[in-house]
Amino acid sequence: MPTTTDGLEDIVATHSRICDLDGKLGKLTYYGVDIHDLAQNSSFEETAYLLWNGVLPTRAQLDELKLRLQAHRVLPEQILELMHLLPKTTTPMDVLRTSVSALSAFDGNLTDTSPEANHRRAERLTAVMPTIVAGWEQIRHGRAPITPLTDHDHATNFLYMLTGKMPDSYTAHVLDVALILHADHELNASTFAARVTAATLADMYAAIVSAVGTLSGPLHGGANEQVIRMLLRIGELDKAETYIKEALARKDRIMGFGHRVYRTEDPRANYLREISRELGKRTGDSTWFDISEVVARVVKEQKGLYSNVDFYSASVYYMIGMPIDLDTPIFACSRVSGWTAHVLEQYAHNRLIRPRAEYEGPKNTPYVAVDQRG
Ligand SMILES: CC(=O)SCCNC(=O)CCNC(=O)[C@H](O)C(C)(C)COP(=O)(O)OP(=O)(O)OC[C@H]1O[C@@H](n2cnc3c(N)ncnc32)[C@H](O)[C@@H]1OP(=O)(O)O
Ligand SMILES: O=C([O-])CC(=O)C(=O)O
Repeated sequence: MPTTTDGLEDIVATHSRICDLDGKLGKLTYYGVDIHDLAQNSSFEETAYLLWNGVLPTRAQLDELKLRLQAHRVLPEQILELMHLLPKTTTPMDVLRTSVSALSAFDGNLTDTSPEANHRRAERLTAVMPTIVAGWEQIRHGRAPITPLTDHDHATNFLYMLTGKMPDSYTAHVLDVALILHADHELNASTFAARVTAATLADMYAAIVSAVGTLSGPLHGGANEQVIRMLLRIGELDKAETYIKEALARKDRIMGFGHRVYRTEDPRANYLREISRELGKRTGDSTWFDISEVVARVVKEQKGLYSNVDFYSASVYYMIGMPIDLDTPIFACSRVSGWTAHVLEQYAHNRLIRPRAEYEGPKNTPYVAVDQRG
């Protein structure tokens, strides 16, 4: 039987200045700036600057960062060739993990482990990950990857590379806000994985490969894809209540609900719920929002659980036309800003992360020669 220690629940494993999370109050800040202020006023680029530098940028610093991110969107040709060699059925998260790993070969100078070089890597990885995700979307459908724009913001360019069309300003705003809301979340599993890898003084690519792999699981970032699959299975509003009650009676986990830290509503879910509601109105089809609302009510009534960031983001991404299996890669394209911020912090104050396990196995087991084993 797992115990709370198995999941390191409430164990303080490091010190960090980046993200403050109050699970009782449902309050989330990045370097003290409230997530609501960021969602309402900031951009993904500005939020990433905050995570990497600890302060909001001046106008000039923000403009310079945007130019650097735009310049680093292009993928090495060899990575695109590598992606062409993968079976078309490879999941986008596996393609992302593999491509990030391969990017280390094109770093130019991996021996430079200065803070400045790692800061540049953080920017480059954040700039290029959408190009990988969008490139795979084209390649797996037999189309040529779309060359990134060099003069638009991160969210607009991401949508353009995914669809080949310039998005309308509201859709670009929706993705931008979603990217802000997902950017960091203290010592979540993928960030912890990145920090454990970085703490061995492995390079930043290795740390981000660990993080992408960790995010992919359905108990973490992979839940958003499972949420929309569930909403589609439910299909009609009047089936939602029964579907959830039956699932709970079978002791199924309802994806997009529950959280290790929040004991109240996740402030990001609240924000995404309003975007989902608005998208329902704008598209003239509120089915996915309406079903989500019933699911949320029933899970709260039956289990006392609140929705997390993965719940309403699922219907939001669906309504802006995202292919379902890109939900978690989109999350990764945001969270890479937080992962890299934590890796920079880990390198700056490093100590190997190596906890202990309480041994529960047999003792004094005799070694029996192979031919004498029964
Ligand atoms: C970006 C993110 O990573 S946000 C989280 C995304 N993940 C999901 O949405 C997956 C669904 N949620 C879950 O599985 C969990 O709530 C987690 C993994 C997020 C957190 O779980 P933990 O803090 O480890 O709680 P734990 O797994 O111990 O569950 C405690 C109890 O609540 C129940 N529970 C927790 N979440 C759910 C859920 N979503 N649906 C149904 N029951 C749940 C468990 O079955 C367990 O019940 P029991 O005590 O009767 O066995
Ligand atoms: O913090 C966690 O455990 C999960 C996570 O990444 C998030 O909620 O954004």
